[in-house]
Amino acid sequence: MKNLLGLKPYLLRYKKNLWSGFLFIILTNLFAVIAPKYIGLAIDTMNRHFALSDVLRDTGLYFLLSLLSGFFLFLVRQNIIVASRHIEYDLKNDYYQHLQKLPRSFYNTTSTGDLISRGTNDLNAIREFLGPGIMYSLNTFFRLLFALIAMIAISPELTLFALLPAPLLSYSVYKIGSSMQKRSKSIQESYAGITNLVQENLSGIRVVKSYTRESFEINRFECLNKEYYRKNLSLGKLQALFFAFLTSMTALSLLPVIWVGGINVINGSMTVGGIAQFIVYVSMLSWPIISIGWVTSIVQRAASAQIRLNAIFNAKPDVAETENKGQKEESFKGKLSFRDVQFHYPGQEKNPILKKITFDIAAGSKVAIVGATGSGKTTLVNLIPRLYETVQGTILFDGHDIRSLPLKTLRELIGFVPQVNFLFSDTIARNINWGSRNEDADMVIEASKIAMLYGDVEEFPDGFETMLGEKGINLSGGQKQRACIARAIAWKPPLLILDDALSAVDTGTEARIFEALLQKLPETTILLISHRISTVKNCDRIIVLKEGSIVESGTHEELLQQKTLYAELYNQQLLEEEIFSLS
Ligand SMILES: Nc1ncnc2c1ncn2[C@@H]1O[C@H](COP(=O)(O)OP(=O)(O)OP(=O)(O)O)[C@@H](O)[C@H]1O
Repeated sequence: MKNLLGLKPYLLRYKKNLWSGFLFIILTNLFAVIAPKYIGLAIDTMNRHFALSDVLRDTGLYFLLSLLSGFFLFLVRQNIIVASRHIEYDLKNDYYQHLQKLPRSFYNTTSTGDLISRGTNDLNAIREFLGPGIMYSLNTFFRLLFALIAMIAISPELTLFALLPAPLLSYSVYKIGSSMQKRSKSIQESYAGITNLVQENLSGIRVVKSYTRESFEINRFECLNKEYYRKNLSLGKLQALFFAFLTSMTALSLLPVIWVGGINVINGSMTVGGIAQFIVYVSMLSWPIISIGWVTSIVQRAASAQIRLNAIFNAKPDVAETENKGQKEESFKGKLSFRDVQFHYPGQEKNPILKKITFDIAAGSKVAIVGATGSGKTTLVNLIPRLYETVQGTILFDGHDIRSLPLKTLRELIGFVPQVNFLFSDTIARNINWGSRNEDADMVIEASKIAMLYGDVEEFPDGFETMLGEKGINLSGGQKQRACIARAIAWKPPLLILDDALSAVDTGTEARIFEALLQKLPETTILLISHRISTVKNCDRIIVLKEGSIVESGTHEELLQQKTLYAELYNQQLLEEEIFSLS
């Protein structure tokens, strides 16, 4: 239960609704419990002498009180259920906002399906607790309280008989409730597994199809689905037994009431109306008693959902937002310096990826990073926008330690085109505009011209308004990459990082796009990772990485003269090109 304390701030936010709901619950139950008194009176009137006016008065009052009880019940729902919907809305927003702030390392270890399941299934369990859970708990409490007061007023002895099965009921509710909690927790975990599998399968559906692994995937789904189905059946069976048991127990509690009450009526210590009223109360108690079990399972389900949500809410962004030091964005030029930077991935101290990296890149210069696959190029550029934190050493942007800059400011200074690109299901224009802060059509055109995408888009019937399918499925690999470059340029950032961003276009196009970038963005510092010497040779400087260390650095000509690793790469690519042209 203590896990649910995390919901306190949300409950306080809607305390007006909740307090009103609380008041209306008292009123609805008060009227509901007073109403049966007039059934008893009507029966007793009929027993003594039949006066239609008296019967009409009593039944009229019964009807009026029931109507009032119904009206206040409506207000209860309007306040408590509505508050629960507000809280659900706030929680969903907070959950999504929190997910946006979590670091990349968090997503390395958490699956998307699991996050979706927590944001839907678990949040729904919380809402059920906040709405029906709170409402039925309070309702049960006041219904029991008022009905018991009324019953004791009629006959304390009969009340005692009516409550005989109560200890057994409470104990069974507790035992079966705990078992239900275990089963629902396990169901929630299974559901998360299914969501994850479906999410992953649909994202990779093209790979599944090209490898004709549909039946393998169907089997995997069926296995998980069967497990989920079995767990649900087992919970359903328990619930069915639980409700059947409770219903028969409450029906059973009527037997001593009729037996002892009947004797009381025969010996004249009770009226027929009195026992009729009493029986109405006993039946009135059956739903609250049954709902104890239901509410117990709602609370338990919510408690385990809250544990799962807390695990996400407690995950902290590992890059602390630092205070804005008053540095204006326009004053940044794009000078970049690495000072003795060392890095290893979290928990992999024995596997250093970057070792004592030191270099300076002047503002506006174009620098390439080359090296064999796995040499640490991507890792190096990921440190600049602080997607990962350096383990040792400092990275400076225009002389400022990047850790002293607000994260938002730092990231807005960088146009980043990662190796694996991603486009949203939206128009091409909005995809290019996405990172920008305005809806400037000229800027979209300018950026797409520099990225050499403009000609392609002009050919599309809807031009920049062409809707992209999921992840830009209706664009070619090269078009997708160029759209991502256009998006990064549209920011007009002082630093542009291209991480193998043109691998899907041919060598000639890559060189032409890079030429355009050099010409059109003379003031932008460009850090380029590419395996193609034909592209990097035009850079002001080339840094060669080997196993996480800088082994060479200089212009294309300088490096060729050194006749070491870069020259080897160059000669190898020349040879490959010659073989290709001969074939
Ligand atoms: N998230 C990660 N967790 C642990 N190790 C990682 C992670 N990402 C990369 N690595 C490891 O770090 C090393 C450097 O990877 P990196 O992606 O930086 O190389 P790269 O030079 O960019 O390679 P490529 O040219 O193939 O893109 C590799 O050995 C890789 O296995």
